[in-house]
Amino acid sequence: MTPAKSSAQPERSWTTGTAPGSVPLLGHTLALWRQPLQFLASLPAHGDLVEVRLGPSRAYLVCHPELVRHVLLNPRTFDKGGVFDKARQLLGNSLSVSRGEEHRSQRRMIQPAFHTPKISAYTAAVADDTRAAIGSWEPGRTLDISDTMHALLMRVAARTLFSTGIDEATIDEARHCLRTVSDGIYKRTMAPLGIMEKLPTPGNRRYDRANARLRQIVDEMIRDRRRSGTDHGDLLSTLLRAEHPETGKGLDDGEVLDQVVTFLVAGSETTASTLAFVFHLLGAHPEVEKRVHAEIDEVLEGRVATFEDLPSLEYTRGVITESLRLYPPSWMAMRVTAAETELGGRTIPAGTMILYSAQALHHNPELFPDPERFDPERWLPGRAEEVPRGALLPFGAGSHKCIGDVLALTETALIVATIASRWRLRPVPGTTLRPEPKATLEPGPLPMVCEPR
Ligand code: HEM
Repeated sequence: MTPAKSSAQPERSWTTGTAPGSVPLLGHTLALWRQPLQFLASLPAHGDLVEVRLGPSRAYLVCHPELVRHVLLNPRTFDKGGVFDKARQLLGNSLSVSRGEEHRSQRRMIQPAFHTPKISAYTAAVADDTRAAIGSWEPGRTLDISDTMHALLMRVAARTLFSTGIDEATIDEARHCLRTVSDGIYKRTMAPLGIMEKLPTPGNRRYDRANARLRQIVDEMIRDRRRSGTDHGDLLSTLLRAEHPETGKGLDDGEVLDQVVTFLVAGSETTASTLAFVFHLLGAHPEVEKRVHAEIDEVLEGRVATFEDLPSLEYTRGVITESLRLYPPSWMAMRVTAAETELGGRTIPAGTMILYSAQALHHNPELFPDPERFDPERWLPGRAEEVPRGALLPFGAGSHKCIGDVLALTETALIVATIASRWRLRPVPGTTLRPEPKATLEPGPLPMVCEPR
C-alpha cells in the first residue's frame, strides 16, 4: 500500500493499492466473475483507492466513503459510460442511463413525481394489496419467499404505476417478461463483444419476445390513459402530466414508455429482493423478529398499516436498513472518467472505469464494526450517528441517486408490517442463503414455512 497526497477534493492523504492475485492476460477478471462479493469486500484492506485489472484495462474501486462521494458528486468528470452506453440501446435514453444536460432535464421533470405526498398517495393501497395476496397462505405451508416477494412486488409496482385497468393475468405475464428482460439486459451489458446477443439463439428470441410484450403492455396502458384523460393520481398519470419547470415541455408517449420500463427494471427486483432478505433475516433471528412483532402490534393495534404509521416503526425500519447494508441489491456500479483527473492521489486518464460498491463499503470493518453481524440496533438513535458519512450507500448519491428510494422504503415497510402482523415465516431447516450477484443481488431460493401469529 502506498501513501499518497491527493490534489483531488476532499484534501487529505489517501492510501492507494493494487488488488492481489492478478493473473496474466485476465488480471482480476476471473476473481470478479467467480466470487464478486467476496472479492469486492476484500479490496478496502488494500487502500482507499484500489487498482483492479480487467484484462488489459485498469479500473479503480473507490473504497473510502469520502472518495466515493467525490466520484458520485462530480458527474461531469465521473460520467455514466461503459455498461450504461450499452444499457441505453436497450432501455432507451431514460433516466437511469441518460447523461449530462439530457439527464438533468429529465430529472427535473420527473423528480416531482416522487415527492413524498405523491408517494403517500401511490402507496395508499399497498397494505390492502398485500393482505389480498397473502390471503391464500395456510398454516404449515412452505413457500419460496424470494418468488413470493417477486410476485407480490410486481402487483404492488403495477398498482403504484397504473392504479386501475390492469388485471391479475397481465400483471403475472408482465412479471415473467420483466424477469427475462432484466436478465437479458444484465447479460447484454456485461458481454464483452456484443455479438452473441445478435445471434438467433432460443435465449435471444425469448428476450426479444419478452421485451416486445412488456413494452406492448405498458404502451397499451399509456394509450388508454391518454384517451381517458383522467388523472388517477398514480405514477403514470403524474408522468403524463410532467412538465419541464422552465420550458413547460412534457414527455411524449415514447419517452413515458422508456421511463416506465426503466422504473420496472430498476425498481421491482431490487425491492422484492430486499423484502426476501428481510424475511430471511427475521426467520434466522427470532429475538429480532419478536421485537418487530411487538412494535408492529403496538403501533397498528390490529389496523391496516398506512404511510402515516411508518415514522413510528423505528425498529422495523432499522431491520430494513440493516438488511440493505448486509445485502445491498445494487451491489456494484460504475462511472467512466470524462477527462484526466486526480483521484485518491493518482492521476487517472480519461476513459478509465471507476467502480463503486455498496458491498465493499457495507462490509468494511473500519466503517461497520463486526460487519457480518446482523445488528439492527446500529440504526437506532444514539448509535446511528456513529456511522461515518457516506458509509451506507444502498441508493447511491448525487445527481444519479435512486429516484425511487423513498418509494422503495415505503413499500418495503408497509409490506413487512402487513405480513408480520399476521404471519411468522420459519426457515426450512438446512436452507442456506446463497446471495446471487446478478443485475441485482438476489437471495436465490429461500423456502420458508408459514405460521399464523
Ligand atoms: C430497494 C430498492 C432499490 C434499490 C436498492 C435501488 C438502488 C439504486 C441505486 C444504487 C441507484 C444508483 C446507481 C448508480 O449510482 O449508478 C439507483 C438509481 C435509480 N433507481 Fe433505484 N433502487 C431501488 C428501487 C427503485 C425504485 C422503486 C425505482 C422506481 C420506481 C427506482 C428507479 C431508479 C432510477 C430511475 C434510477 C436512476 C436515477 C438517475 O440516474 O437519475 N429504484 N437505484
